[in-house]
Amino acid sequence: MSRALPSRGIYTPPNRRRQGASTRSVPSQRGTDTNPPKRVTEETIDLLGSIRAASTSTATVSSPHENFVQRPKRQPDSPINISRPASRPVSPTGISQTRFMDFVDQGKISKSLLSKIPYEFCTEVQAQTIEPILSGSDVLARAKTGTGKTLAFLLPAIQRHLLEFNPKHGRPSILVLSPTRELAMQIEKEAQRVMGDSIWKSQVVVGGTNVNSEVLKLKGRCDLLVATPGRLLDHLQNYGLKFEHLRCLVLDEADRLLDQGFRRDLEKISKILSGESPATRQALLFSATISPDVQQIAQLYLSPKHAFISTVKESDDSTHEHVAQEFILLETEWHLPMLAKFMVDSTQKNPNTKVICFFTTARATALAAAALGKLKLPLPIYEIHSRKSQSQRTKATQQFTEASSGILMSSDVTARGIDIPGITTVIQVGMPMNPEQYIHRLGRTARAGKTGSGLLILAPWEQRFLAHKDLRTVPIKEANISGEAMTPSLMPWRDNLNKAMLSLDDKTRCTAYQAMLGYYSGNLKAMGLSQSSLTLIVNEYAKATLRWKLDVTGKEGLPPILRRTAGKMSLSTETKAQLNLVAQLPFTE
Ligand SMILES: Nc1ncnc2c1ncn2[C@@H]1O[C@H](COP(=O)(O)OP(=O)(O)OP(=O)(O)O)[C@@H](O)[C@H]1O
Repeated sequence: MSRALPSRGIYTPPNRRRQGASTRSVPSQRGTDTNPPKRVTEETIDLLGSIRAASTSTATVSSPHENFVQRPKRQPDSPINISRPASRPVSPTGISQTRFMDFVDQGKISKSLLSKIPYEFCTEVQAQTIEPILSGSDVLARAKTGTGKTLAFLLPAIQRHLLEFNPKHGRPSILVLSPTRELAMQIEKEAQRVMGDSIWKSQVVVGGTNVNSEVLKLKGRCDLLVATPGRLLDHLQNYGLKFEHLRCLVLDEADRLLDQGFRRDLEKISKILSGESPATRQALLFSATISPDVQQIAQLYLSPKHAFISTVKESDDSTHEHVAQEFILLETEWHLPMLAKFMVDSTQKNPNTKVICFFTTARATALAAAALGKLKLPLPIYEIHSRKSQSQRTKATQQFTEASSGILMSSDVTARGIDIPGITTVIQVGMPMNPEQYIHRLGRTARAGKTGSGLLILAPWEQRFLAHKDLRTVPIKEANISGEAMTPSLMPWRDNLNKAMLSLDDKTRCTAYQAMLGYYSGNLKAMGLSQSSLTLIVNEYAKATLRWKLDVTGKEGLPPILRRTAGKMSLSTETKAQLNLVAQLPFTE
């Protein structure tokens, strides 16, 4: 705990704080059992209290907007840019003055569809996108998280391509792509609700489920299909799915779908679709974050005359003003103890505490759920990540959605689009992959005008993330309590967690260690770390957090890593020498 951490209690403008935060840090000496942190203060007792206090005080400090950096202006040849109409003021919750009924009165939306909408007023993004979509324009839309983008594309697409065009064939007229299975299922559920008991039918195809039963279902009526890219490609290439009648393609979370992870699948899908469906197909791309790079790639999917609709002002950031966002710098070994304490303290204050806690990897999520699950904590723990079967994932989502309180330990599978009611806080443990991911994860709270808070827990060696240029406009401020001041109150929790760690199986701890090395070695530049300093950090994590064979010293005391796995991480020979490389693991992965 030797690092000097920024001072508490004094408000520092975000830009200055971040300059401080950007200072490259050297991994500090971890506190050990024999070397506990020295100071105990009263403030250590209650982090959530400090978060709340900070959230109320935000209104009294100078506007964070004064630190906003101007975004580049639109290029003269870019598409039609629809800005917020000055005559229609918008409430701070993002609800516009446009009524859904206004569209019915103008004969643009049918009464039968209106009866399925449980709201009187459109959100801002709905007010601005419904009309261009109804008129057939391609649309690229950016609006903050939780502002009703799903209905903004579903409602006009269903009106135009199903109710008005009235196709008789029963094959997909609308295709919606989503980057995650959970989001795909959620969108399809919403589509089903909007279509009600009409003749129009929706279906969903996602990975991790039985493909043959999907094939069978697709033989029935399907006017609107929601899919994840990999499974859709499987249906197109191997199971004869055809899109001869496709009239509308929607990319939800478009920037994620167009980034490296999905780009190849998307290109293949697009190639197959362009050979099959009419050239006049409408394209709708929606997301809360659309960087200039993505906007560039998006042109491939959009007509040159598409409408670019952004309800986020150029000087604004992509998060909500009413979400208090804080970060705390805390050595890794204290992260889980802090979560345990957080769960106890916050439940005492609010029995309906409902938290999503994001981790860097699926293995880190599994480890946290297993270790915290060993403690007697007042909040039920749910767990979701890619190492769970799809039926376990669906069950966890459903149970957490229905629960009035609880904590969902999650990897990024629920980072985007997932709409779970009543989330009071989003906690992010460890550096998110990029600022966009931070924004989308945070967006799981404070949806549809509700309030919420966000807490980012970083190790000191991850603090460079806070200096990322794309976070410049995001008003995340340091928690009122420093990590150093907090650690004494976490000691009892760490003792309990140490015991819990020792009772976990080798596989859970070992794979968390491997995953940590894999995740951070792919992000060295972002942290300003060398491979060998990262290896020291990860090895320290094995000892201080995972309690890996503490009685054994040296290389043999480290969790084993498959030589093959280390090979994929492009580690130097020097780095590999710091690891315990093996040809075979003592358990099956
Ligand atoms: N007009 C409206 N008035 C009030 N609430 C609405 C309205 N339209 C949608 N909602 C509700 O707002 C919540 C968020 O909607 P939705 O999931 O579509 O947001 P989103 O913008 O797609 O979020 P994300 O960026 O996280 O994907 C949902 O619970 C939805 O039912």
